[in-house]
Amino acid sequence: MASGSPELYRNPMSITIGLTLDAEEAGGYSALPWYALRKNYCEALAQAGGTPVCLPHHAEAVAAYLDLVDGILVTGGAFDVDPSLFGAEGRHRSVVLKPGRTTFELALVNGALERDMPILGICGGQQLLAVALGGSLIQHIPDEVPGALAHEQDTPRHQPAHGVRVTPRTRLARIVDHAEIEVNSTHHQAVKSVGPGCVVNAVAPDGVIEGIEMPAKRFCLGVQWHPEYGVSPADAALLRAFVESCK
Ligand SMILES: NCCCC(=O)O
Repeated sequence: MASGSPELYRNPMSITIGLTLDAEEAGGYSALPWYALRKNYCEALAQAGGTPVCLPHHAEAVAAYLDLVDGILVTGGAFDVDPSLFGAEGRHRSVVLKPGRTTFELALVNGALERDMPILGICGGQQLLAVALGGSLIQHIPDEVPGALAHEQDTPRHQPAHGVRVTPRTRLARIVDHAEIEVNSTHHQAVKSVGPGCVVNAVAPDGVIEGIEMPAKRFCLGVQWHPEYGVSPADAALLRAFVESCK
C-alpha cells in the first residue's frame, strides 16, 4: 500500500505516534525559526501501522501531548546533547547545541518513562534517550575512537554502511531475528556508557555502541542507525515492533 493512501489511516484502532522535530533558527525555508523533519520518518511509521503526529517544542504541552499519543519517536537531526547534561567537562568544537529542542525532548522522554509509554530513539534520538537514562556520549567519534569505521557514510542512506552485531537475548535480537544486520550510518557522536537498568543491544565492528534498550520498560529502545530508510528487512521489523508495542 502506498504511503499517503487513506487506507493506511482508516484503522479504528489507530495507533498515534508523536515524533519530535528538528529546529533551525533561520535560513533555507524561512528567515524566521522553523521546524524540520524528513518525510521518510512519517512514511515509514505509516507503513508500520502508526499514525504520525509531529510535536512542536512546547515543554508546557508535554502532558497534553502524552495524553494524545500512544508512543513517541525521538528523531535524529543536526544537533548534539549538551555535554554538561552527562557530566562531561568541556565541549568538543564540533558539538552543535539546540537547547530548546533538548529541553523539550528530555521533558517528553521523562514524561513517557513515567507513564511507561513506548519510546523509540533514532540516531540523535537514541543519544538523547541514553542521556535521559543516565548514560553518556562520545562527543566526536573520529577523535575518541581509534581505528573507527566511517560512521558518516558518503553513499546514499538507503544503502548499508556497515554491519552491527546484535546482542543475544535482547528485545532487539527477538525483533530482528538475526545475529548481525546491515545498517546505514550518519552520525559523529555515539553512546559511550549506559545508565542503570539500560543494556547495549547492538555494537559495530569498531566497538561503537549502536543500540540500547531498557528491559524493564514496555518498549524503550534506541538505535544509532536510521531504520526509516529501510536498508534491510530488520528496519521494517523494528518499526512494526515499536508500533505494535504502542497498542
Ligand atoms: N548528535 C546528533 C546526532 C547525529 C550525530 O551524531 O551526528
